[in-house]
Parts: sequence; structure tokens; C-alpha cells
Amino acid sequence: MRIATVSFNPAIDQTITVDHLTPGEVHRARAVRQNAGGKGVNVASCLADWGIAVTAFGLLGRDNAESFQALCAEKQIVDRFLRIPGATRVNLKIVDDRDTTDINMDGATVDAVAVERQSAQIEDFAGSDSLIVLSGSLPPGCPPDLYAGLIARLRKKGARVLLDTSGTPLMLALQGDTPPDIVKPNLRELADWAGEPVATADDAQRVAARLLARGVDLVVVSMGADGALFLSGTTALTARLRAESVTSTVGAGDSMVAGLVAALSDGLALPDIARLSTAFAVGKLGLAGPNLPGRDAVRALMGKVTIATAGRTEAGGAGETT
Ligand SMILES: Nc1ncnc2c1ncn2[C@@H]1O[C@H](COP(=O)(O)OP(=O)(O)OP(=O)(O)O)[C@@H](O)[C@H]1O
Ligand SMILES: O=P(O)(O)OC[C@@]1(O)O[C@H](CO)[C@@H](O)[C@@H]1O
Repeated sequence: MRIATVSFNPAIDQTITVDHLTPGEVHRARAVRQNAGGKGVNVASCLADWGIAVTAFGLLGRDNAESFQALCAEKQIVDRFLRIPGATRVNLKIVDDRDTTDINMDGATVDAVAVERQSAQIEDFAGSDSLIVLSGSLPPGCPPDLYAGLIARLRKKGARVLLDTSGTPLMLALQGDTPPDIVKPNLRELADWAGEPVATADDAQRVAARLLARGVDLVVVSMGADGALFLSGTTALTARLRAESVTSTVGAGDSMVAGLVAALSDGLALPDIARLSTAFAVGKLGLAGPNLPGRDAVRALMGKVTIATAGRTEAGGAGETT
């Protein structure tokens, strides 16, 4: 299967570590790092680490494209980003002793002609042997129904489409006649779509079932440290793995998406899709930036994932439960 990721609003992630974040106080940074990011870029980076050939589409500001170019060169990601005038946004991630706080910028306004030129190139790439991952927010200048329209164009060419976004672009993509094949909301995104609180796995299962009824094949709801819920057809299961170390939670959802893609391209059944994507997500938590540990480490994590289905708990791949 040919794989592509799409990032209309990539970001350079600037991660600042402080001892303890207190609003209104002066803080000393303990560490600062920058990496090329944005959801689609993170997915491509983790797929490349796993050894899957991936093509990255999207829009890149010409003024600060170097870190993206370096990432693509280092990981042999095929760079099909359209260069546009100006700079790609810089998002702030503040890590303290308890949590990560994200401050995401809107991004510079993009030109409708550039958006359509890139959309047409993505459409040219699409075919019945392809899986295309549409990730992240849309920058100002992009129509909010961009994903809805693109999904229809890509699916018409026979491509499978995975969508991971939020807010109005998610709403519009899910209310169109042609929904994506796969969606990965987190609890907040699912609640926003449903217009009702979604706090527990039971709530998530009830609400996510409505997405299946709308024609989505696979719904994965990520729930942070509580793991993730996987729904397809008549099967619903949860997968969870305790993280040994958490260096950065930024991009854990993107790593999970990369794991989903890897599992789907191997034709795995739902329990193994859940195991592999959870292992990708938890493996990434131990590393800074959108990176996976080696294949053996990910496989070892996969064997430790606890899968629970309809109230019943199965052992993980290596016979372990947590
Ligand atoms: N603290 C944690 N402990 C164990 N697993 C975690 C933890 N945080 C995240 N995960 C794993 O990573 C997956 C994705 O995390 P999360 O739900 O935070 O995604 P997200 O909100 O899409 O994140 P992002 O937008 O930063 O990519 C979870 O479903 C879970 O499997
Ligand atoms: O503003 P968006 O597009 O919703 O999210 C952007 C972002 O938070 O997503 C990634 C983590 O998932 C980061 O690399 C990036 O900064």
C-alpha cells in the first residue's frame, strides 16, 4: 500500500522545560528544543522509523523550511510539500513537573490557489492502493470544508482516508456524504463533534458508534493515559499500556495514527491493530520529538498491551496482562 501524509498547517514545535508552570510568574527554562512537527509530519516521521515508505504533502513556509527538509532527508520521507511565501508557524509546548501545556498558533494566511494546487497533487497521488492521512488544523485562508471536499475526491479515486483533526473541519468532514474510512478523535474532539460531554470509555463507545453508523469503518478514540477505544463493525475494544517513562506526550496521538497505518498496511485484525498502535504511542512517549524506539522495543511493548473487549479481558500478544 502506498502511504501519504498531508499537513496543511505544519508547525515547528518549540518545547520549553520549566520546573513548575505558574501563570503570571517568571520562569527559568531548564531546556529548550525545536523540531519539525505538526500532526502529519509526526505521523510520517514515526512511519519512516518503522520502515514504511511515506510521502509527505502539505504547505511549507519557504523562510524556515530547513528543519522539515532535514527530517525528510534523514528519514527518507518523500518531500512533496508545496513551498509557500512566509514562515511556518512555531508552536510552544511547555513541559513542567506535572503536564505539557500546548500553545498553538493559527499559522500564516495561505493562498487559495496554493491550497488547490497541493490538493490536486494529492489527488494525483491517490489510487486504490493508497492510504492517505489527513492531519491537523487548517491555517487561515483554507476553507473549513477543505477536508470534507478532499476526502470525497480521494475516495472517488479509490484511496482509503484517515482523518485526525478537530473543530469545524472535523464536523464538516463527518457530516458530508462521503466520510473518511478511519477517524482518530481524542475525547475532547469527540465531545465537540457530538455536542455532549464524553468523559468515560462507555460514553466514548456510545458516541463513536454513531460515527460507524455514518459510514466510518474504524473509529479510534484516544484517551491519554487511559489508553484508547477501537470500534469497527460490531467489535469494540479498549487497549491500554502503562508508560514506563514519559519524556514528552506531544505527538502521542500521531504516533498512534502511524501505528494504525502500519497495522492496516499489514492487514492486521482489530486486536492487533489496537496492540500495535498502542505500542507506537507508548513507545514515542519515552522519546522527545516525533520518534519511535527500535522495532524490537515496539514489538516488546505490543506484547504487553492489555486488551479488554465487551467487559472481558484478553491477554496481550505475549501472554501478559497488566
Ligand atoms: N501518560 C500516558 N500513559 C500511557 N499511555 C499514554 C499516555 N499518554 C498518551 N498515551 C497513549 O497515547 C495515545 C494517544 O494519546 P492522546 O490521547 O493524548 O492523543 P492526542 O490527544 O491525539 O495527542 P496529540 O494531539 O498530542 O498527538 C493514547 O491513546 C494512549 O495509548
Ligand atoms: O494546531 P493543530 O494542527 O491541531 O496541532 C498542532 C500540534 O499540536 O499537533 C502536533 C501534536 O499532535 C504538534 O506537533 C503540533 O504542534
